[in-house]
Amino acid sequence: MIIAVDGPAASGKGTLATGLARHYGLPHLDTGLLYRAVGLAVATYMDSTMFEAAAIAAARALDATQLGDIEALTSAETGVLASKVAVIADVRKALFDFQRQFAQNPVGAVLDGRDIGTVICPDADVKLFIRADSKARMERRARQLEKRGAVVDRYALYHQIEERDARDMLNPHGGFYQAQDAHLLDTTLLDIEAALRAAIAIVDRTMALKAGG
Ligand SMILES: Nc1ncnc2c1ncn2[C@@H]1O[C@H](COP(=O)(O)OP(=O)(O)O)[C@@H](O)[C@H]1O
Ligand SMILES: Nc1ccn([C@@H]2O[C@H](COP(=O)(O)OP(=O)(O)O)[C@@H](O)[C@H]2O)c(=O)n1
Repeated sequence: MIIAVDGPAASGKGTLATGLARHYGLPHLDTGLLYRAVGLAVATYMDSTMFEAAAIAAARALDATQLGDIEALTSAETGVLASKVAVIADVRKALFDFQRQFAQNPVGAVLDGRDIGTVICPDADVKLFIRADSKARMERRARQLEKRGAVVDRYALYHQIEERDARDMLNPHGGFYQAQDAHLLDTTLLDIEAALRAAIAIVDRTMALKAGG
């Protein structure tokens, strides 16, 4: 079974994908980490004319060992860099095979990101599109960063998330939209447990319908 989980920044898709993977005993790939690793690798080229070429080279050379430094990868600054490399078509192309290969695991997989249900796994068995109110998402991300000791300017974080969402939604190579057969799950008023219960109910119902049950 392949489960695709897409949604905007800090909507809770990673948390849900992790919970679904545990519940169904499936491997999980947070595809945002791939873009973040490429962004981090070219951070020093940020204002250079070589940014695009460096990002394409970094995406082509990416390997799993670069996905270990979770603290650096998941910082807000790396998120911005990730969304800047994510608009480069050849970066997306270079990361496509890694994600497809992961999805082809014989036991199935859970992948979360922006374009899983639309581009990476258009034939996924179950597609979830997660949404949550912008302020709720900002507050969740702020608390997540504060737990790690970061000092967070909520006003700046709110605008950074809005800007990143806009860049992702307008990305002509991005595929970031709700697939026609995706189930919308709004987690604004749900805590983590309730959101996971709702996601499991959607997966079970969809699989039962597919099996003719
Ligand atoms: N339904 C929820 N209610 C409250 N907090 C949540 C919920 N879902 C996720 N979180 C928290 O919000 C933060 C961002 O969640 P995460 O899964 O990393 O989002 P995403 O992968 O969409 O960026 C994490 O600290 C997570 O524990
Ligand atoms: N499948 C994906 C995953 C991430 N991305 C890009 O990578 C950035 C970081 O993704 P992420 O999922 O780690 O970000 P959060 O939603 O966790 O904040 C996004 O803002 C997108 O620009 C993408 O384009 N396609």
